[in-house]
Amino acid sequence: MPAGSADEAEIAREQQYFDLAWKARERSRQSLGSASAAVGGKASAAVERAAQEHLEQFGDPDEAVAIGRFDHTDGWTLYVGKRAISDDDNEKLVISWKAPAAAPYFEANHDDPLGVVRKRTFDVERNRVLGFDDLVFADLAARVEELTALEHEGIDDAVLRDLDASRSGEMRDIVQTIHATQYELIRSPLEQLLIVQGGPGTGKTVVGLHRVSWLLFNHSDTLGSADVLVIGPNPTFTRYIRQVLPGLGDHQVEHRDLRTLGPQAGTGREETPEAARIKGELRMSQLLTRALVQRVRFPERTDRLPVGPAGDVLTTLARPEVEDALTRCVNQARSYLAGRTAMRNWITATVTSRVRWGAEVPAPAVEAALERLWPSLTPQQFLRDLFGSRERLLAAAGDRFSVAEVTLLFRAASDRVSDERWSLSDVALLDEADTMLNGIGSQFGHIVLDEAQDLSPMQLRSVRRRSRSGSYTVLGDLAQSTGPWARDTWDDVVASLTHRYPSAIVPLTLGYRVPQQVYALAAQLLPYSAPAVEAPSVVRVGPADPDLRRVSAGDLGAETVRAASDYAARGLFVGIVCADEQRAAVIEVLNAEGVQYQDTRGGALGSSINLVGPVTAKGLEFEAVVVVEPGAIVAGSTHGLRLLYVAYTRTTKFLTVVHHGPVLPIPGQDEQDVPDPVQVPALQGSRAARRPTPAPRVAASPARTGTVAAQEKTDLDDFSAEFAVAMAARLADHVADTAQPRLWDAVVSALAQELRRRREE
Ligand SMILES: Nc1ncnc2c1ncn2[C@@H]1O[C@H](COP(=O)(O)OP(=O)(O)OP(=O)(O)O)[C@@H](O)[C@H]1O
Repeated sequence: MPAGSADEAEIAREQQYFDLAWKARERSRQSLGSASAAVGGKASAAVERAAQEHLEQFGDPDEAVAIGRFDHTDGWTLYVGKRAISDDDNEKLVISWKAPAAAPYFEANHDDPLGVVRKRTFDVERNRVLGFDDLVFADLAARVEELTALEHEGIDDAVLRDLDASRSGEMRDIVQTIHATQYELIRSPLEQLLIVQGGPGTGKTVVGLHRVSWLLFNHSDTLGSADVLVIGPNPTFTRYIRQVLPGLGDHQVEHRDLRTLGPQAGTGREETPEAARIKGELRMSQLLTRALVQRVRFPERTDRLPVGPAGDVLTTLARPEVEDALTRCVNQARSYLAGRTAMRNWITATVTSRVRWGAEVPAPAVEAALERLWPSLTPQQFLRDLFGSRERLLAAAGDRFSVAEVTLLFRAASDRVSDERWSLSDVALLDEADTMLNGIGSQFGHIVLDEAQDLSPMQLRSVRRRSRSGSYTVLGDLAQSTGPWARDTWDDVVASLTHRYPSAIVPLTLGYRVPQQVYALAAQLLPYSAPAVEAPSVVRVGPADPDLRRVSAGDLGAETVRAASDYAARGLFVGIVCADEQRAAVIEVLNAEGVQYQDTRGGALGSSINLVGPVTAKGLEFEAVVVVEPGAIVAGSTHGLRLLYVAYTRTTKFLTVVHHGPVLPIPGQDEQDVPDPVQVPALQGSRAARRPTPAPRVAASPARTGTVAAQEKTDLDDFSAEFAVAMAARLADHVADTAQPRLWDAVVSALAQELRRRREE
């Protein structure tokens, strides 16, 4: 029953229930508030925080108590809301959408109503019931042959109403209209690497966030909200999504973006795609390991290391005994820092045992000696020293990198470490270095990784080490995969992230965001940019066809600002998507005409007009989008057509393309500037060819077993092995310098014997 034409008496009855539940909720809120006030200053900070969190669970006092209800064949009815509400006798008036009992609300369909007679979705303003939409499953079953494709898919008016609602710079929850296929992903098991592959606007992000909330509710015994990490591509995206989980009652979940997935460092360094590509390769991990091992060494051109006053024989250490200790410390160390500590202890103990009984070995002297053997390093110092020295790079690269590759890695070091600027791909290397230096940091019970299609192996490794056991929700779209690590399959992501649990790749196939007319334009790129990817089926028709405005090259900026200002004047939330090449021209006109706008390079979205680059546009959405000169977007990247596909799919309503060159700059079709219409799968209005809801395809990949400990061990083994090779080279130099070749074999076997004896001791 469409909202508005619903029986007034029925609306009034529902309102009574809403009022009843609202009063119960507010009574609970008040009594909890007074209880914490009574404890007052006596409560510890932790108790107060817990009470505050509990209070926050009630949500906003204006929030509607329920999103919907369902009536069961057995005669009972359950109201479903964002949070549970009980009356004074502890009887549930509303159940949480996350409770298992709420599952039929989301899962019932005409094929399998699951005992549900009717599903009712409320149209509310605050806690006032304006109307409702009813799905009566017996009716649907009776006219199954006449159902529209939308009805078949379970897309009702409530969904369409929600999609038409205005947008802002913050993503909203979709609790009321979660689709059955989305719900299946939201509630699928915690213990897996779940990859959700879906076209633009199919709800990947929103599903990933609701899944976090659902998992926290249903696995509260093993998973706390501080135990979950959500990783997005950049700060603008993180700001866009960060209110969703608190709105669902989960306040402690950590949000990070790729720039902050490592030790704190000033980012913003630009680099070539070639350098970014090399820095993303896994062999960089070995290069860093070797480079770090090479920092641990006995000083050159001396065989004695003083640890006290110069000339004091008792406090001077000999090269062989020190190198022996270095080897031992490296072999046993879990990290560079731990090895350094062990070495410090050895120096102190060795010197103490030699000086007069009871004498103290001065700590500064030990520290100075240690620094010569095993320098203290921060990740930033280590990488700056490495990238700033061709010799260090070549020594660490060995024969695994060509000279040309090493040249790509080299850059002049800044005078001070704090002045060094880091690129996005450097962050993963800093993180790697941090782990080698200080050991593995915080780990999480569940990680959501969004826009995962672009990550390099080193970035994936950085994500993986934050996972305690291999429980992830990975979200992405191969058709939007761009940048130096653009990929066409999820295979390497599965291989990089899997540890304890199995993996599954599940598609989302309904496109919610992009209207049919706009998607018809964008979809023409797919056969050229990502032929293996299936286009989503769009769920609605938009208010207008794309507005294609051809102008002279000199007018691109002015026409863009005109189009954006017109949209903004209509109260729409606007995004201007343009390549760097056009940015200056657009900014010049925006400033000249005094148009207020937000440059998203600052890391946030404004409330009206936003200027955004095509890469940063990933994951974002606007009510109206102005795409500037498609050819420049395509030319600016090796996967430029995919980037243009991203740009064309950011709108929920209107799209204007301001262009001088072609609208679809497809190779071989340069002259075409006004594209022919294309058929895209659309559900709106089409009559039903009986089509069951597609069962998610689950591609199980072979589960790799292993534990975090096993992984750490591998890393440390690498470190130790590299150290052993370096130490052997040093010992060999020493032997070659001091013994005749005919004695070498004897020295080696004597050395092995000596080491065995010491180990037994
Ligand atoms: N079941 C639903 N009901 C209502 N709105 C929905 C539903 N699913 C998704 N949406 C809306 O569709 C839009 C796109 O969702 P989302 O950003 O999660 O898609 P995405 O697949 O991550 O897109 P992209 O590939 O561009 O990152 C959002 O406005 C979201 O609220």
